[in-house]
Amino acid sequence: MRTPPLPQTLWRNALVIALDEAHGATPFRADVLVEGADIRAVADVSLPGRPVPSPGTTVVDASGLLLTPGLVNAHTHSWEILLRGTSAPLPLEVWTLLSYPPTGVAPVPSRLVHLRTVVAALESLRGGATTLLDDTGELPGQTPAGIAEVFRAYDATGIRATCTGTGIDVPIVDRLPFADEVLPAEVLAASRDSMPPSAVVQEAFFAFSAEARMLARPYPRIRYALSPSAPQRVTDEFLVRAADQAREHGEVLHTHLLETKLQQTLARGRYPGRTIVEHLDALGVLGPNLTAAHGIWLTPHDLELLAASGATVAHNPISNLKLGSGTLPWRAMHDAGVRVALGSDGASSNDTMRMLDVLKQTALAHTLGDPDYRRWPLVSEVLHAGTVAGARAAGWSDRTGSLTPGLAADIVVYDLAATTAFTPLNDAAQQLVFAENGASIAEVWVDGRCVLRGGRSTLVDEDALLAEFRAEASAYLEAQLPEWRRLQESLEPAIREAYLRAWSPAG
Ligand SMILES: Nc1nc2[nH]cnc2c(=O)[nH]1
Repeated sequence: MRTPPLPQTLWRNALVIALDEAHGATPFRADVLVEGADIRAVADVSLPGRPVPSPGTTVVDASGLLLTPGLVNAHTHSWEILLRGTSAPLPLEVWTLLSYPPTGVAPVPSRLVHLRTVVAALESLRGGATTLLDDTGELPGQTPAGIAEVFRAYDATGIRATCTGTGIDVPIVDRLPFADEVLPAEVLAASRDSMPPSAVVQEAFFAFSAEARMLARPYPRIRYALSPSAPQRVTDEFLVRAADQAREHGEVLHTHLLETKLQQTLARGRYPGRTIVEHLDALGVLGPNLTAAHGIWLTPHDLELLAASGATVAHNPISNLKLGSGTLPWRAMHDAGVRVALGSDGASSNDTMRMLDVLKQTALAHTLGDPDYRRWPLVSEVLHAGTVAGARAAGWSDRTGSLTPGLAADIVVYDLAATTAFTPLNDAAQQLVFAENGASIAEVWVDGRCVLRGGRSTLVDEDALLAEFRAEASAYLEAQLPEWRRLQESLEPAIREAYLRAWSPAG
C-alpha cells in the first residue's frame, strides 16, 4: 500500500529572515516549501531552482508576508503567570521573600496548572515564540501529576517546550541572605521542617525526574531537563549529580547564575579564592549543554571559562530591569565568544512572556554608559540570540532555530500590511526588532502545523479555557493571598533594612 503524500504548503515570493548560515538576519525574497512537519526548501527567488508545487500543494502568494523562524524563549517560569501583577519592581532577594509564596501555600490544583500553562503557551505564541525552556518547578512543590499537566497543556496548544524539574536542597535560611534575620521563627521552622536532609531531597528529585522524563516521551514537542535551581540553592553534590545525569541523557542542564551583586558578594565567603563560575568549572558542571539564566556579575575569567565550555547564558533584560539586577556584559560576552540566548523570565518579574518585547529590550538595554556605539548590540546579534542560540539553549537545535531545509517548520508569518510596524518597509530586520509587537502576526506554525491564526489558537477553545482560568485562578488566589499579603506587609520594613545593609555593609 502506498503511503499518502505529506501535505505541502508553498509560500511564494515571501520576504524571509532565515537566520540560516548563508543569510543570517539579512532579509531576502524566497519561496518557502513546507512538507509535513519540515521545511523542504527556502529558495532565493533571484536564483534558479525555485520549487515547483505538486498537485495538492497549498500555494500562498506571500509577497506581502514576512517569514521568520519562531523565537525561542530560553528562560521562563510559566507557573509565575499566577503571580502576574502581584509585585512592583523589587530586588531579587527582596522579591524572593516578598513575592514568592511562603511555605504553607496550598498546592496548585492540576486543572489550574493546565490552565495557566495554556495561558503561557498562547501568550508566547502571540509574542512570536514557538519554543520555550520553561523552568517549570514551582513552590510549593512539583509532582509527576503536576508536570504531566504542564506537558498536556503545551501539547494541546502545539508549542514546543523543554520543561525542567527544579531542585533545591538548601533550606531558605541558608540560601537567602538575611532570611534568618527577617523571617518569623515559625516560617523559618516550617521551611526547615519541610526540607528533609539533602540526600532525601536528592532521592526524591531524581526519582521524580525519571518519572517526568518518561511522561514526556509520548509528546514529540516536549523534552525534559534538570534544573538545579542555582548554586546558592543546591549542594555541590546535587549539582554534580544533576550535571552527570543531564550528560548521560543528552539533556539540557539549566540553572540560575550570578543574577545579582549580592550573589557575587556572598559567593566570596562560600568559595574562598574562587568565583562561582570557577567553582562550577572545578566541579565539572560547565559544558555545552549548560544553559545558565542571567549571568550578569561575571568576571573576564568567568567569560573565558563559559566560552571555552560552550555553555549558553540566557539573558533576561526585562526581568533584570524590573528586579534591578544589573546589566549583562553583552559586548564583553560576544568578544569572549560566550553563547548568548534570550529569555522573558517568569511572568512576575517581567510580567509577560512576549519574546518580541525581549528582542527590543535587548537591543536597547546595552546602549547606556558606553559611548562607543559600535559596541552596542547589533540587530543581527539580537535575532541570532533569540533564535539560533535559543534553540541550542533549549535543547532543540536539531529541530528549530532557523529557516533551514530539514529543520521543523517553526515559522512566524507576519502580514506586512496588518499594522504600521513595517510601513514604510525600509529594513524588515530593524523593524521586526524595534517596531513590531506581535500585532502583525498572521500565523504561527510549529512542526508544520498552523497553531495560531489571526491571533487565535487553531487547536484549543481559548475563550472557554481563559474564562475557566480566570475563575479558577481567582478562587485559588483569594484563598491564598490575604494571609500571604499580611505576612509580606509585616515583613517589608525589616527586609528593606536588611537588604540595604547587605548591599553596602558598613566599613
Ligand atoms: N529572576 C528570577 N526569577 C526566579 N524565579 C525563581 N527563581 C528565580 C530566580 O532566581 N531569579
